Amino acid sequence: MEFKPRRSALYMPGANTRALEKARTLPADVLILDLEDAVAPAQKAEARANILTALAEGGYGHRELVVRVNGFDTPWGRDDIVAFAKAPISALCLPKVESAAEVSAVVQLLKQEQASPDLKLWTMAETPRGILNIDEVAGADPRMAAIVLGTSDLAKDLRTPHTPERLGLLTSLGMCVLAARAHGLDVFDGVHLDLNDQVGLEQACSQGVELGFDGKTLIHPKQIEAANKAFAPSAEVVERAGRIQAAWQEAEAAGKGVVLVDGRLVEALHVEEAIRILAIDAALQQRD
Ligand SMILES: CC(C)(COP(=O)(O)OP(=O)(O)OC[C@H]1O[C@@H](n2cnc3c(N)ncnc32)[C@H](O)[C@@H]1OP(=O)(O)O)[C@@H](O)C(=O)NCCC(=O)NCCSC(=O)C[C@H](O)C(=O)O
Ligand SMILES: [Mg+2]
Repeated sequence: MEFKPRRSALYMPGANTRALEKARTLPADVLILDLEDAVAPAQKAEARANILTALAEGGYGHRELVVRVNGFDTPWGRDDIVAFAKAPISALCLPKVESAAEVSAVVQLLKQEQASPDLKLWTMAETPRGILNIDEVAGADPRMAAIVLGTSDLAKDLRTPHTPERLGLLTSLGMCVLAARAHGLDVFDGVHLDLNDQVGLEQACSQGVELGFDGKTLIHPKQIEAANKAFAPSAEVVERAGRIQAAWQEAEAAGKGVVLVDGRLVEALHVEEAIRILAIDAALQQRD
């Protein structure tokens, strides 16, 4: 199994060519090239062309590229999917998904377009119905690779205010993490809207880590560092993971099924997590 660092996922409007250019130098793990809400209807076609040009020019290095298309039920959704079905990207991000049937319709279109099986789907969980159906959406198709929280749309629909504690969102956040883990997907927390609130951003990142998210979606380059720091395994965690793996190998060689590390019981499940942490750390070290 491949573990990719996905600490930070920066949205950038496809209509903003400066942002598409600047992204080549930014330390985000994922770039979400947006055709949906950040692009006005009159600019949709231009934004699509800008993104295709930027992808053809390349230069994004290790950054994972994802295109957020418009909803399938909008005038642009189908054409967006066709335009990017064979593009050099990791995934299409589908907004406001509420059912497995919506995922299947996109999968069918990708099949018609002979898209590579490596082109994955990320779905946005950002409506009450989408949250209630997140289990079926997450398990809809083998192309599914990640769930992305759309906390702006969701907060509006739930009529819950944006507060530091995010109490009104906690049930939805937890349900998405559960569904992601049940189906072996990654899961991204929503955006922090106040660009001048660095302390609040750091708190939201810590809360996201605690809730089990793999990374956070972002709207401005100045938010990347906080997410990269919070969602990376700390040096202490990596060091302990290394000791767990080594102790386990020794125990296995001696025919034992359990072992103690720092006086704490280690079983196969801890080793699994240690291997994931070491793989993420190795990928980050290689990048640096
Ligand atoms: C919010 C912004 C409009 C601010 O843009 P700007 O005024 O240009 O900011 P700065 O002058 O501070 O920018 C400094 C430099 O950084 C570049 N920049 C800014 N933002 C980005 C970006 N997102 N990606 C790449 N580069 C960026 C500027 O070009 C400046 O560069 P330089 O020329 O070298 O000085 C803007 O940040 C923005 O548009 N952000 C993205 C907004 C967006 O995508 N929103 C939609 C996604 S959020 C969402 O919908 C989530 C979900 O659906 C939900 O419901 O929750
Ligand atoms: Mg949204």
